[in-house]
Amino acid sequence: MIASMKNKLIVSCQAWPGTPFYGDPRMMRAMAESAQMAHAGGIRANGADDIREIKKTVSLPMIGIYKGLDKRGIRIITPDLESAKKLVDAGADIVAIDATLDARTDEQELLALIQAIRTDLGVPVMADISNVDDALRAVRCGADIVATTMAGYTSYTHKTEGPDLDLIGRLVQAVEVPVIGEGRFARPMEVHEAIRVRGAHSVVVGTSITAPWELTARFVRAI
Ligand SMILES: CC(=O)N[C@H](C=O)[C@@H](O)[C@H](O)[C@H](O)COP(=O)(O)O
Repeated sequence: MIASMKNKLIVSCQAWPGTPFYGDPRMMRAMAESAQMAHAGGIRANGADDIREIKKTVSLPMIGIYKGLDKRGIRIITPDLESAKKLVDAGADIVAIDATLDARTDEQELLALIQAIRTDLGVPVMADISNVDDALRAVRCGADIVATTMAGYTSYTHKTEGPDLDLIGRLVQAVEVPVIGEGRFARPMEVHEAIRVRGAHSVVVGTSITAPWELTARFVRAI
């Protein structure tokens, strides 16, 4: 499953509250079908309803996330085993979790969650990290993939204007597991650089493919 995504584009199909696509899983199914038509190599989707709907017509590997609250009431990607199980039951082939120090300060808790997803649910874990230290900790805990999803979104990282390509290069040197680039990819050349120059296994693009209101706003801002 992970090997099949090598050198491929993964499209993040997520509907956000307050946008026209929210509330009807068929919307994200259409996005995922569009990605499949264009020969993307995988889908990342949020929540059991969207995953179940997308799986009806899209055969690409599915990375599932659940944007929910943890027990402190903080918004976090896939807070616990229960939310991970819902994703796998709906058809997720891989579960992504927030593996940053901000979200999971206790390494033992991170270890327990990763191990439970891998052994109890039987799927690989993609660790969404923000820097090399997060990645090393996630790999120690058994993560199968690390992704730069959270770079620039933790209290201890700086948000680069585009994707954090330097971080991708450093991760490739630092860990043995596949490194996926994710976050703020806006141009095809950035995806090319991440994979062909920096050594990323694959790249996830969300906003710049599946958020037409943001794409429209970029043109409007240019006038
Ligand atoms: C930080 C966080 O919560 N990222 C989320 C993770 O699933 C999504 O909001 C992003 O859209 C996704 O990572 C893809 O990135 P971009 O939309 O920049 O291409």
